[in-house]
Amino acid sequence: MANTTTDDSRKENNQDLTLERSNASFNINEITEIIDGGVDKTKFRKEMEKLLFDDPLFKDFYKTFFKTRSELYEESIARGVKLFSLRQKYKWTDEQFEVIEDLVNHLFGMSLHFTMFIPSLERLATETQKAKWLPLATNFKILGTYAQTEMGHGTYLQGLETTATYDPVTEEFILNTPHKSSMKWWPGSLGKSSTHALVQAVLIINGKNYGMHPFMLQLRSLDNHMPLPGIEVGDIGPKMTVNYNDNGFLLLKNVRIPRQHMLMKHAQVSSDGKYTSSGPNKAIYATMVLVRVKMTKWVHDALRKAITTAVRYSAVRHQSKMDDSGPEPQILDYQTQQYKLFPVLADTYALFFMSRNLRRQYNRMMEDIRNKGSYKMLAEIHSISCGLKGLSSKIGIDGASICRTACGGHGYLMVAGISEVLGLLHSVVTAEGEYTVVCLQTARYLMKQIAKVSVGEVVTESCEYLNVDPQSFSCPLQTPADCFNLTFLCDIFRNRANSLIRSVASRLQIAIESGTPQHIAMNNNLQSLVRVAEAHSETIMVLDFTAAVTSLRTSPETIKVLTSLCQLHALHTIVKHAGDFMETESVGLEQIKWIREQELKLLEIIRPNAVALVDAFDLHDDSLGSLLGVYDGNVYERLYESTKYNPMNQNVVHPSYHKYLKPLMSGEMISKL
Ligand SMILES: CC/C=C\C/C=C\C/C=C\C/C=C\CCC(=O)SCCNC(=O)CCNC(=O)[C@H](O)C(C)(C)COP(=O)(O)OP(=O)(O)OC[C@H]1O[C@@H](n2cnc3c(N)ncnc32)[C@H](O)[C@@H]1OP(=O)(O)O
Ligand SMILES: Cc1cc2nc3c(=O)[nH]c(=O)nc-3n(C[C@H](O)[C@H](O)[C@H](O)COP(=O)(O)OP(=O)(O)OC[C@H]3O[C@@H](n4cnc5c(N)ncnc54)[C@H](O)[C@@H]3O)c2cc1C
Repeated sequence: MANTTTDDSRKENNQDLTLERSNASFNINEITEIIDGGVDKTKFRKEMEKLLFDDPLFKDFYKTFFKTRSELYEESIARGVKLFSLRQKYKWTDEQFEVIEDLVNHLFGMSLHFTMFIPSLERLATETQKAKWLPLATNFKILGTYAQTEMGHGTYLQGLETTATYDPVTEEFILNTPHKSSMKWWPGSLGKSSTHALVQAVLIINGKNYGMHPFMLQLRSLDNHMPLPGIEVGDIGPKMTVNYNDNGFLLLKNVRIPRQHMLMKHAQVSSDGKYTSSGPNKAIYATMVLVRVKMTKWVHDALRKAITTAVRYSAVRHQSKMDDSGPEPQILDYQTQQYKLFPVLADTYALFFMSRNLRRQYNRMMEDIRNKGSYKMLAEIHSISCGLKGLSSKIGIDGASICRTACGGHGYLMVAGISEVLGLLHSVVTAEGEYTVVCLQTARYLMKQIAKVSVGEVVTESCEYLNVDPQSFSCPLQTPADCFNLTFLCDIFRNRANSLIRSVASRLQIAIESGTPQHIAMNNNLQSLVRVAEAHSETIMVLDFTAAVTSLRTSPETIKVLTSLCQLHALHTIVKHAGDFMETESVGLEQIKWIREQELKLLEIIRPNAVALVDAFDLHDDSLGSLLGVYDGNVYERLYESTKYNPMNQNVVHPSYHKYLKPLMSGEMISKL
């Protein structure tokens, strides 16, 4: 059935893709609208695609791969400025701007201004401070970043060394980065762009350390962009990816700022140096929770680009023979190719439904905070978002790596677009809380919840399955067909997480009761704690996907195809962690055999709809950023065309021939030695 993407410049479609599309059993527009969030939102996205991709600044993403770092930075600033101006002109909401961010692959300068700087002001500043700074920030009179991580510490925030020492005589804070390890290192858009930074620093009053607090710091002159006195700032250098971004360093030497520049919503310092606080002490970590929630959606956005590329390419690529007398098959027809790609496709959909639910929960928490001043949900949302940010980034990296290798040699080209996606995903696994560290935050919460169960206290919704005694569980899979029963699969996931959590909790308790110091007992169980966080997060993903497909109000064909993906996501996750599921007696050996067989059946079921299922993401070619994944499937033509933009091909004979190769070949070089 017809794809809704229209691009007049498209040539005739590759015949394989045309056939694949005509074979689809469902209307792809139904899924597109679910993913966009409704018909109006699909319409908005398409209007934005037209607006952006008619502009050469945003077109032909793949050309960025031929640019130097400085060119990339400059272009990203031009893009940022254009987007910010359009945002102002059309009065885009935050939600609409998030759609734009995805369309342009986050490739624009100053992205932290809206991702962290303004949200930090909204969450950490008093009403008076907001009235002063928010209009400046939203009208781009100041451009800001979030400067927390230091050379010496990113994870352990209690170890931060940047100081803000209060001077009651002048009613100022004096900011210093006393050692090399204290310099801020990593903040996005800090190196060359930002005029201001939200600096997290240790508050010191009368020699007493009050821990990390947020301060508003002007970095550069608003007239000539020069750093202000006492401030040294620059770019930290080339990275694995996001090289358009000027991630920066910042050294501070006795930089004085007014007392009112401490963001004082949750903690206050009076003019005579009295410290007071209100709200939970982790409220100053609020922006990190928001970004972790957003990142789960970013991973979906990124992975759908990789899987769209790999599935479409696998439909147009023919290689080898299954049968000597037949034609070379599409590589998508090999069972091994399907086993690589379809679980990734299923994960991509799972990530969508999970991130949608997480965002809804986050929004509910924010409403509670705003309307009732209640932080009741904070600990649970922090725990869930940590685990899901970690898990999604892992799924993203694993999935995009599979997509890259599934595209063979061409997948290794930058213009295939998958390496770029993979690089972005590598930033997500580390930024905003390193993988292990965030998983351990989730595990810490789970240990507290299971302790509550043991004393009969009520646990939060995400942990309700802990109320069941695993001893009472018996595997519900009685026949191979039961492996498709989502209710059974959900129970299996719940039991595996429940058993693992209880078993680590009991090991910790025994160790501590037998005299092992708590920190040693914890360290001896860290790996198991990460494992329970993963099990809990995987359970949430399966439950969210199941809840979504069982409550869809759409055609039976669409429900059927999404249900198959949900089944595959669950079954493949069980196979990946078969050891865990068997160890916890959530399934037996016989069931694992059935599950493997049923996984293969699902590959056959999904195969006719594979291309339609990636088309349903409805990615514009300029957003996809891949010459292998183009909608029309004319891959080889595009690859050849791309060589014309390659600076290496601008001279038929490269100058190095005259400088080096010719002297070698003529013997001139050797005779000079
Ligand atoms: C596909 C990709 C597309 C695009 C990509 C584009 C661009 C590149 C990508 C990314 C760039 C964007 C953004 C990145 C920006 C950053 O990285 S900003 C820096 C982020 N830094 C971190 O995340 C630091 C991680 N560390 C921490 O969060 C904390 O230090 C810690 C949680 C590990 C420990 O905190 P401490 O205060 O030291 O520990 P504690 O005293 O033991 O306290 C723990 C208790 O506090 C609770 N808690 C911790 N955090 C929070 C929170 N955020 N909210 C609520 N509660 C929190 C925790 O639960 C404990 O509570 P208890 O009741 O158990 O005591
Ligand atoms: C692309 C990118 C963009 C970024 N943007 C920003 C930004 O805008 N602003 C900003 O302030 N920061 C930013 N950061 C910094 C980022 O938040 C930190 O790098 C991240 O939080 C990880 O901290 P770290 O570098 O100190 O890692 P480390 O903590 O040094 O991690 C190294 C290893 O130590 C392990 N480890 C550390 N602590 C523990 C523990 N308690 N238990 C078990 N293992 C542990 C980790 O698991 C990891 O294996 C960015 C980073 C990147 C890569």
